[in-house]
Amino acid sequence: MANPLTKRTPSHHAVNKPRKRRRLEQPATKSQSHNKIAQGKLAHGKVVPINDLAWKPVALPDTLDDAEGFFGLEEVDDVEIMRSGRSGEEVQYRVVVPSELGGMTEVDEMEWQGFEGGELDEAVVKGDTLGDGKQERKRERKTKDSAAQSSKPDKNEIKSLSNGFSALQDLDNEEETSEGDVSAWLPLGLSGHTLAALAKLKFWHPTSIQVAAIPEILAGQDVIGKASTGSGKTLAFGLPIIESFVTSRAAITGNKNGLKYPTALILSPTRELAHQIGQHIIQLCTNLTTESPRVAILTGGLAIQKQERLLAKADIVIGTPGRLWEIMSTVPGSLKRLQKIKFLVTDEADRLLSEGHFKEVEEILDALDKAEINENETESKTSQPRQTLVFSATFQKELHRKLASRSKAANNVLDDKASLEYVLQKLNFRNEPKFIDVNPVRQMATNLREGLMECGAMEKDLYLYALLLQYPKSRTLVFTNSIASTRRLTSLLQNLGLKPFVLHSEMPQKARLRSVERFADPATTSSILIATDVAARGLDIPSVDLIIHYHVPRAADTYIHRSGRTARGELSGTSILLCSPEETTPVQRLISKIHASSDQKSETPPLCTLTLDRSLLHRLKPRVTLSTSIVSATSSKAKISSEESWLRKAADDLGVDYDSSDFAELESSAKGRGRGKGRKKATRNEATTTSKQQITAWRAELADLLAKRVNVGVSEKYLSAGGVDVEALLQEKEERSSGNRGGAEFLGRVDIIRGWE
Ligand SMILES: Nc1ncnc2c1ncn2[C@@H]1O[C@H](COP(=O)(O)OP(=O)(O)OP(=O)(O)O)[C@@H](O)[C@H]1O
Repeated sequence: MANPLTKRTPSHHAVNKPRKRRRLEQPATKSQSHNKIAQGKLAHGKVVPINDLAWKPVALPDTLDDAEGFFGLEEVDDVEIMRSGRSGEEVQYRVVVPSELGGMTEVDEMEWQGFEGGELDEAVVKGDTLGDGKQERKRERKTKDSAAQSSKPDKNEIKSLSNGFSALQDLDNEEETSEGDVSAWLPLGLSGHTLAALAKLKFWHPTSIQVAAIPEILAGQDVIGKASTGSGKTLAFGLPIIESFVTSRAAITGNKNGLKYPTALILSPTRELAHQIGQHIIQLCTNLTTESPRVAILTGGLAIQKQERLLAKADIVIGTPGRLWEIMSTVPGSLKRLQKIKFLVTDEADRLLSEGHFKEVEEILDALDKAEINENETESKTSQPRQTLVFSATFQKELHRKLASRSKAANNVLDDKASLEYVLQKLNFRNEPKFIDVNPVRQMATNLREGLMECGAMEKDLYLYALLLQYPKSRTLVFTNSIASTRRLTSLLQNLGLKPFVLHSEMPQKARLRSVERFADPATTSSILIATDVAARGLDIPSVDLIIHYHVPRAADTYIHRSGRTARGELSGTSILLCSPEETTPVQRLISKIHASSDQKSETPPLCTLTLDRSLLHRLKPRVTLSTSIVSATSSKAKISSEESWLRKAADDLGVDYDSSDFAELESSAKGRGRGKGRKKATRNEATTTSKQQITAWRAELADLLAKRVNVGVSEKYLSAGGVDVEALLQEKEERSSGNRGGAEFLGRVDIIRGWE
């Protein structure tokens, strides 16, 4: 007896009540899968790669109308899908051999309560990013014919479509079917394919920006869309692009030579965001019930040759301006292909269009606008004009205006009218763009809690450490204004026993992507990322709990975007600014301007003034002081050693002997006339005089301090009041009695922060 691919709902369902099962009609090829089983390739209980499963075509019904569009799909029986990781990202496929072949019986299966920590889930189609072949294979499994499915379904059709899709995946659970209603999307005019993909992602309702923008884009309108961070802007432009691909595949197929042109070009200001947009679109396309578009992501830092190959076949191109222009301007034929796009999207548009970043974007736009039509491409003359879509949470002009300056108000976030004028100047729209602002009064995410903590300029390290200890089980993103600071803070916190990841633009691209991936790892709830503003825009990392602005942001839009990395969608989050006394007033002024138009005037102030428990800071200070000394001694040493190796090489080139003292003198007399001579000399002296033994001694002293508990209140004994996490204390005692040293970390939530309303 075959066990159809099953969906197990969260474990409490499966454990408490036996699940009803629905069997798919047995297709003719059942014997093939049994052969594989008999040969031991699919032995019961074996975990196998998805491509090795016994895939077989779904039998077609007698009349094609009954198929509800699901032609050419493949299905698989006798497999359990195990999901692990916090959000179930890791998927494994375990073979369940039918009973007649000696495998698990239906009764066995109903009693089996699953893998610990894992979940069974549905999976009929599979896919991956373009380029590794898997997406190609998936495309083959899907129908080549979309014509019959492109008409817009009504509500009843959608229900049956949903049901048809569910049936293929054995989504036979009543709770699931009632929840799996995507009818809220119907007024937007999307096709059944797209709706089925949304259902697979469990996106039951469109967000406000999606409601407002999608119908306009589908109607051929140019759109400028403004909506707060985390509100689903990517799909607001992504869905119409996918929809256009799905419903008019034939129309966009290229010239008579069979050449295909991309449907859309999406410009992103940062590499990470480009990859994220790509993944987001691929995720949706993977669940389409028809041929899905091929996505090419073109960013710097990765091999250009591979990206050129991807571009040659791509249906949707996502890129950062630098790499895109490099390819467009050098690779023959690429510009011509991109000139045929139907959609041009600028995401984080105010950033892309701002002075200083605009040059390459301008070159790209100019090149796209040049109509190079030759006689072989007559269809270009009749094709629809390109639609321009512009999205951001903010529109502002003077990006680098200093926040801390005493000049009036760096509230450079534009109002609607100014936004429109600004973008109109920069972009060549084909028709009058529709300006959609779904949050005209509120710039910040609804569930965001904002705080400001004043501390001495030299105390920021200490405050940062204390805050990180206060939030031990959080995903925390720390923003600085310089690469040097991200590096220094990373070392400082590593010395203190924390494990921060780092992200800045001077890192190799693969390391950048790895940092984001590890920080976002769903297997852990606690992680720290120290980043420059390269992470401020667009990054959609699930469940970031806390944003710490170690340096105050340089502009209002940066504050909005940094803070927008938390409290995304329905989630809540916290943002804390660390301000020196001179920074406090301008920052407060700035934040109140950002909130000035907010409709929440009568409620609590938008920005709470926070303080930290002084006695705790006092106890933590020796740790931070030691760590700071180690960082400055080791980084000065490293700097001197790299300078010396440069000088040694220069001496070699000149054919003279290298003598470090001669060069030090020469260097100091050359540099010595300027300001800072004394400081530089002192640093060099300090670095050279800080012996290795001294650094080792500091490290030992710090390790000693870290091994001791930090008490949090008035008593040297552990407190039973004041918000101490008693459970954590007890656990700590257990660890100690079992020989585990423990105690290196600050324990639990202790409410050392005062001031939240
Ligand atoms: N209709 C929907 N239902 C549920 N989740 C959605 C929906 N649309 C988008 N999302 C999810 O919401 C999250 C935020 O979306 P997205 O990254 O597009 O936000 P954004 O508005 O572009 O934010 P930012 O301005 O910070 O770039 C993503 O994880 C996305 O998958």
